[in-house]
Amino acid sequence: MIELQNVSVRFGTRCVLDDISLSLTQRRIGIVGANGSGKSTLARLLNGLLLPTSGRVTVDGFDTAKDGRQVRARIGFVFQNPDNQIVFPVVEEDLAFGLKPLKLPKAEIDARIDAVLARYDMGDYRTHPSHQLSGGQKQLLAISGVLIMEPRCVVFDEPTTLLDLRNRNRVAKAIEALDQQVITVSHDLDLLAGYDRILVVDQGKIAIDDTPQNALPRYVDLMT
Ligand SMILES: Nc1ncnc2c1ncn2[C@@H]1O[C@H](COP(=O)(O)OP(=O)(O)OP(=O)(O)O)[C@@H](O)[C@H]1O
Repeated sequence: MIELQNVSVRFGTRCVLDDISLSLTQRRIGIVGANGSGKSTLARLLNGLLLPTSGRVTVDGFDTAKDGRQVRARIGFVFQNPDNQIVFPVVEEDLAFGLKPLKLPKAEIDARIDAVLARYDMGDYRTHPSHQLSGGQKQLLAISGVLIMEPRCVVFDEPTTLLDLRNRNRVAKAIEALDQQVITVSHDLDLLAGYDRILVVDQGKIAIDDTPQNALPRYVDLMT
C-alpha cells in the first residue's frame, strides 16, 4: 500500500501540497487538476523522486526518505516525455540498463527484454536506434523499461499528452492491459473514465476524492 501521512511540499515559500493524507489502495487511480496545481509533485512523491518537506510517504511500509531502493523496486515511474527516460542509443541496451544492479544472468536479461518487446509487438526493434522510434514507440519503450523491472505499481505522468490520437490509443491500451496498480496523472479525462478512483488536486489540497462518475463532472464544473 502507498500511504501519505500529513505530507506537505514547499518550494521556497510556496506551499504546493498542504498536509495531504491518503491511502492509495485501488488498482487504478487518476490524478487531475489545473496546470501548476501540484499533480506531478504528488506523483513524484510516490516513488521518492521527490521527498516531502514534511510528513511521510511509505510504500508497503518502506519510507521514501529512507528506503529509496526498496521503494523504487516497487514503484515504476513513466515520464511525460520518453526522451527524458530513454538514455541508451539502442533499444536493447536501454532496456538492459535498469536491470544492471540486479546482477541477473544474461539469459534472464535476454528473456526479459524479449518478453517486454513482444508485449508491444516491438520484437523487430530490439537492435533499433532508440531515438529513431516514433513518439508512440518511444513511450512504449519507456513503459517497457519500467515494466522490465517488474514493479508492482506504475505511476504515469501525463503519458499521452505528446501523442497523436493513434499513438494515444495505443498507449492507453497498453496502460489498460497492465496487471499492476496504476496511478496516472492526466488531462486526458477519457483515459481515466474507467478508473476506480479520481483525485482532484486544487490549491495544495485534494479537493475531490471520488469515483470517476462523480469526480470528473465535478472537476469539469470546477474548471469552467
Ligand atoms: N523543483 C521545483 N522548484 C520550484 N518550484 C517547483 C518545482 N517543481 C514544481 N514547482 C512548482 O510547483 C507547482 C506545481 O507544479 P507541478 O508540476 O506539480 O504541477 P502540475 O499540476 O503537474 O502542472 P501541469 O499540469 O502544468 O503539468 C508549480 O507552480 C511549479 O512551478
